[in-house]
Amino acid sequence: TGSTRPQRLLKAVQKNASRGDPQSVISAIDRFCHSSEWAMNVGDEKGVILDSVVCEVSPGCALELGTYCGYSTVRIGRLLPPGAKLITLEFNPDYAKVARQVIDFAGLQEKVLLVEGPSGDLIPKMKEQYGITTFDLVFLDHWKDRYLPDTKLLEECGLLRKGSILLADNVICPGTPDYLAYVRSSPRYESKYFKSHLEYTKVEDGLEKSIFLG
Ligand SMILES: O=C(NC/C=C/[C@H]1O[C@@H](n2cnc3c(NCCO)ncnc32)[C@H](O)[C@@H]1O)c1cc(-c2ccc(F)cc2)cc(O)c1O
Ligand SMILES: [Mg+2]
Repeated sequence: TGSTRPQRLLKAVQKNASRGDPQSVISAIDRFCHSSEWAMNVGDEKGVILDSVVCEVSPGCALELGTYCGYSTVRIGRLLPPGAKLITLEFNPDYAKVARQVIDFAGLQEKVLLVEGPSGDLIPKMKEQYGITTFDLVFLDHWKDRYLPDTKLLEECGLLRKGSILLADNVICPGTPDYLAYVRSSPRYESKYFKSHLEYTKVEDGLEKSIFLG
């Protein structure tokens, strides 16, 4: 049986990146996606916007919904302040297996906790099982029709505080219309669109940054 794209992406990291060097892992994945096979990583162009938000927020505690191969996990993890933690949720065991190896190769295993399972089940357990009070930053990049329900779940579970930042990928392509309408119309959010392009293409896409007002 042949290899999967995530497995081929991991091979490219192991071949072209340097162990313990997150930037080299990011570059190896971007090179793989530009020259060999497109993959649904946030990518280098939107990645720079993600980096700037992570640096601005400097989160003590961050959450990522949808790890996939761990590309954005490494982008976020490499910029966390000392002692800060990133929890990333992934329900596909094959993707989780690849992502763990990518995160470990980057040397970020102390800063990143990958939890396997569906976000709908795991979010309600964050306080009790993972000792979380609130998240300073949430990066949404999982199934697009789950952005809104999971945002409401985060609110209901008291996992957002005044000033918590939600950063959502793909609000144009593939698009997250219900989520976008919600954060842009709700008085509880201050929302801003960062225009960019779909990873590794010239197609328009962008990130929506929304501040929870409490
Ligand atoms: O579909 C896209 N992303 C989905 C990511 C899914 C990952 O997240 C995991 N996941 C999903 N739901 C949950 C969940 N909870 C919800 C279910 O219980 N809990 C935990 N993990 C979850 C999956 O297992 C995957 O690892 C996308 C598409 C394009 C695209 C654009 C243009 C094209 F032409 C083609 C594709 C571009 C992008 O940047 C994209 O992010
Ligand atoms: Mg995405």
